[in-house]
Amino acid sequence: MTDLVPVRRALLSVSDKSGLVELAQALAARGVELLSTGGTARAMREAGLTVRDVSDVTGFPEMMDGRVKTLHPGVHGGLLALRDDEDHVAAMEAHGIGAIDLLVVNLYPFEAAVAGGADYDTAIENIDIGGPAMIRAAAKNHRFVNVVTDVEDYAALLDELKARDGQTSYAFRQRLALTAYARTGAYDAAVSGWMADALGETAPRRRVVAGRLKQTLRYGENPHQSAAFYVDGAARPGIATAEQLQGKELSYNNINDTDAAFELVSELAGEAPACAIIKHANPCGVAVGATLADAYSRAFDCDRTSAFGGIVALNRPLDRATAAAITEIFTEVVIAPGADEDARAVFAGKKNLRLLLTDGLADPAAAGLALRQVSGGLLVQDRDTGAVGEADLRVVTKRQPSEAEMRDLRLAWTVAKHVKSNAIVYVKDGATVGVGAGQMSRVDSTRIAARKAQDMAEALDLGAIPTQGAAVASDAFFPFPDGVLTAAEAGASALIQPGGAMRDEEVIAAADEAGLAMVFTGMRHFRH
Ligand SMILES: NC(=O)c1ncn([C@@H]2O[C@H](COP(=O)(O)O)[C@@H](O)[C@H]2O)c1NC=O
Repeated sequence: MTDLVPVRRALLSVSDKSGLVELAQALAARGVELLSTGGTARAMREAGLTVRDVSDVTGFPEMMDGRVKTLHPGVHGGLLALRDDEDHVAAMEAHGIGAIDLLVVNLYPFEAAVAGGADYDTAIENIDIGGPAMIRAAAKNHRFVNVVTDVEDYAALLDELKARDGQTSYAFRQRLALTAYARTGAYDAAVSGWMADALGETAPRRRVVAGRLKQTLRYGENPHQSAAFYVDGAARPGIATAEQLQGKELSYNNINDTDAAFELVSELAGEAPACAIIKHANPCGVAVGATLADAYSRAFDCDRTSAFGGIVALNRPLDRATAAAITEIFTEVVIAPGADEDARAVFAGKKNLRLLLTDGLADPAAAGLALRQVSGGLLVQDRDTGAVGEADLRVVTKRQPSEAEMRDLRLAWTVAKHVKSNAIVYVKDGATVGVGAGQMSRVDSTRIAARKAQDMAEALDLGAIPTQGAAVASDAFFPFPDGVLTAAEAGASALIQPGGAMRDEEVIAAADEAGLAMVFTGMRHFRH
């Protein structure tokens, strides 16, 4: 097995020119001959380096707006030839092909062009052809050839060359090849995903998804599972793009729960200051308030027991009063679109508390895909961007909800969208007072939510029953009147649900009988 291989000749062809000159200078200092394409060669020459043009090697000028530059046996032969195969060596000699030991390529910025709203033709011109062809050739021949596709690997390459006196090890080249194939794979995933969107194809024959490693994780959902976090490069504010200001490294469960918390609070962008507290991906308290601290305190009062060790998401920058209130109990993560100096100072005393800052809130209406793995497959659907407007709401009972009830119904509905099914949410005066999540029966969720509200009222010595006069949301229709009756027994005065059950008439009659106001949304929000 060929292990150490000297690097004598390199081909550099990069769109992202950061770090290029420093790399090329270091290679030149080692006596490596530099070959390059148009703009890359220009940048190196401007820095005083001696560079040979690829067109000199191919005998053809770069042509067709750069569509054809390196697609030539003079280049691909130099990348693909097996140096220990007599026939390959003879072919190189016969055709005057020089071996290329190092390929440094990064691709036309297709992903960035598309993210920036490029039109169809511009996107097409941003599809790199020669770059991926060379990357795949060099990666295939990693027994002899080094292929660098990320600027962040330049330093490791130079370290390797330094440590091995101008040579690289087989293991090193293997790792580079792995990265290279993942890069071309991700690139084509971006291109095919874009084409599927452009053609309105929701179910293309093959669906490719790609991600870039953001961090390795200590473990997965449980300590015996290994795990890592990959991001798709989208600019959406949230867990993938947030800046962690302080605190311990995020865990797998932190990432999952923080995502749920931030996506929920982002739905309350247009509201007063709002807070969502999440445990195990379900909200255990959501509230709006006069101030952020008020919102936090009212969310906390929904279920103080579950909020311990929870994730807190805010729809406004964290301020001192809210920071002080949060630090009174153990909290895993706080995520917010900013934090003022006073708040940062309060958190500085809690070294382990993770503080994540985002660039604004996420747009709940932004289209995208939601993926879920099942055994042997991938379920793909649109993100749940569904939202109901005034015109969609239909009061089906004799009694109309009051304005205050309608406000609470809308908040309860929004929260229910983010609760695992079967979801039942009681809201009173802009704060959840009971959440029933993840039950197999809807009536159980209704009972559990009311029971939890009752328990909290007793623990806090509130006197009044918090579900009295509450608005209740159900993520899907009540199939029977029992859920409605349970909510009515708990004192609820208004209900919101999709409607559409076979027994809607019975359910509406039960609501009328109990004097409830009930609104149908015509939209369901299952979440599993
Ligand atoms: N067509 C080709 O033969 C070709 N060969 C290399 N490229 C790309 O051209 C870019 C570098 O171009 P320049 O050196 O002119 O800035 C790199 O992103 C590289 O991947 C090509 N461009 C597109 O396919």
